[in-house]
Amino acid sequence: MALRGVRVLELAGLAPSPLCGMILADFGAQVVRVDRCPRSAMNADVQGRGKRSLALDLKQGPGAAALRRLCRRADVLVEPFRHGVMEKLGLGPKVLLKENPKLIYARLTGFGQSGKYAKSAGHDINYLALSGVLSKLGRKDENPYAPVNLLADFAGGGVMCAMGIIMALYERTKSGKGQVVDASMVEGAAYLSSFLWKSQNLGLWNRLRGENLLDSGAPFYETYKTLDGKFMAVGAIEPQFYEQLVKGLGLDSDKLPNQLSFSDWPEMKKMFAAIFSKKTQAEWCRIFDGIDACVTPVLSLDEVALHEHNKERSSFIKNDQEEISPRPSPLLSRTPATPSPRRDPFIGEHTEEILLEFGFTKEEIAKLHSEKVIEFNKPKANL
Ligand SMILES: C[C@H](CCC[C@@H](C)[C@H]1CC[C@H]2[C@@H]3[C@H](O)C[C@@H]4C[C@H](O)CC[C@]4(C)[C@H]3C[C@H](O)[C@]12C)C(=O)SCCNC(=O)CCNC(=O)[C@H](O)C(C)(C)COP(=O)(O)OP(=O)(O)OC[C@H]1O[C@@H](n2cnc3c(N)ncnc32)[C@H](O)[C@@H]1OP(=O)(O)O
Repeated sequence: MALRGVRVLELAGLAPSPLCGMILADFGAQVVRVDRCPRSAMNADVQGRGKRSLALDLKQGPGAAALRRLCRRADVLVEPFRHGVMEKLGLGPKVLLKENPKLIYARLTGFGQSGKYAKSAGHDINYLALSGVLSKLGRKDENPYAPVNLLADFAGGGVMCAMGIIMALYERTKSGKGQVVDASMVEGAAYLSSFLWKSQNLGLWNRLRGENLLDSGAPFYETYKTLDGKFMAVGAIEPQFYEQLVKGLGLDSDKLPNQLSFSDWPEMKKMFAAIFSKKTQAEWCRIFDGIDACVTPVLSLDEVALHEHNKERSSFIKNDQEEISPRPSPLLSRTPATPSPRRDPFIGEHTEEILLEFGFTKEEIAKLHSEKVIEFNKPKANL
């Protein structure tokens, strides 16, 4: 796998850093999640695939010292706390990079390492708001709307941070040096949406929110409810695809207003909606599958793995607990990701084996354990 041999320490965080760590693990890195100690009753990381867990109390001196020692042998550290937390623990980049100049120190935060909000709490919706992107999302006459926590947390945060880490790893092969990756979700979300900025001169966004081509303004870029309460997604932008859409709906384009007549869009939408509501999703699929109208069913999470196209590509996988999830993407032809089929780790499940691997002696481990700096959590064998 592409990242085989890369040693990652991921300090446990909320949603974005676990995704970052899971991407690295899926593509072959050895990822150790450093969980809090004393551990909470439940494991909040649902993206722990392929990781091992070490429960370590960083607030105790010997705990922070243990992390420093682990970092001396690691390639990457991912930390998800607001600016200043790591410095307060004596684990800031100055300290750790001095001890291991090859370390890639990735800081995945909402607001970045500097600026007025660097020490403020926040969540996806706040980062998206500050990036400008949220102002563009939502339907006409409605408040801006954050689409789950996908854009800032995961796309602008977890994925961007993983990309930064991989670039830093590549650069290190030439310079031999590590560096700090300052991944701010505000900036990640903004960067991700560069198209919004770069396309402003094309007139794509001249109208109010929800009245433009790609923001639910256009009748040919919309979702429509079907007879059975499901939905179809329509993305027929180019005239040749639009023509196929119109045909599939049983309409005659000569009798319709011009595709780009903005003032007719609201009425066109009503017309399309009325037509879509007359057939079931399966019936619409039979009409649109195989023609280039850019019309697809809106599938639920329960349905995606069963869809013929996704089945043919094995786009969704099952782990040994029979849980379905998306296969890592993209597909690399020679060295594809091979995601672990095992369940996510329990907090502290691998504490001892990880410390041994990183050079701690049995005696040192026993001392840390007796001082309650680390915890073990061996799952009971199924008898
Ligand atoms: C919209 C999303 C958030 C969605 C999250 C949901 C997925 C989860 C939210 C609630 C969860 C549920 C809930 O917890 C109840 C159940 C619990 C159960 O265990 C599991 C099931 C649950 C139902 C659970 C399920 C899900 O997990 C939830 C529904 C986001 O936007 S996420 C993005 C958030 N932002 C960032 O990550 C940016 C950077 N980080 C921050 O800004 C802050 O960390 C943040 C997020 C604002 C939190 O601030 P907080 O004050 O709590 O932390 P920090 O200031 O960063 O400091 C961390 C302190 O912890 C100490 N520490 C860290 N590691 C250790 C350690 N190993 N040992 C000891 N101490 C440690 C560290 O020293 C800091 O201490 P101080 O505060 O004293 O300095």
